Amino acid sequence: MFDFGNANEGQQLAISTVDGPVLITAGPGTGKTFTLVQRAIYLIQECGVTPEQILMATFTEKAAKELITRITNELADRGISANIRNMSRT
Ligand SMILES: Nc1ncnc2c1ncn2[C@@H]1O[C@H](COP(=O)(O)OP(=O)(O)OP(=O)(O)O)[C@@H](O)[C@H]1O
Repeated sequence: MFDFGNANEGQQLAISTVDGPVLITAGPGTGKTFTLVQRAIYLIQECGVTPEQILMATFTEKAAKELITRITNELADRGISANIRNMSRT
């Protein structure tokens, strides 16, 4: 059973809906990044998707680094080792 942590009902739905696209709209600081990170973890842990099969795009280097940190930490907490890389525009 996947550990959704603090995720609320809507977040849990966004995290675990893997059959087709999901659009998340929410205000600042409401947990969009949290939900996105958990969604990646869910795909890896529950759906057999490898980290190499997941591409995440964001607008700034800072946001990309934040995502990498959060995903790496979350995977480590769950005992999963993976190489998460940044593919930035140079
Ligand atoms: N359901 C929840 N219960 C408690 N805390 C939560 C929940 N969802 C997210 N959080 C926490 O709220 C904080 C803000 O979440 P997050 O950074 O994901 O928001 P965001 O919408 O991506 O923010 P921003 O608009 O600034 O990019 C984080 O500390 C996150 O762990």
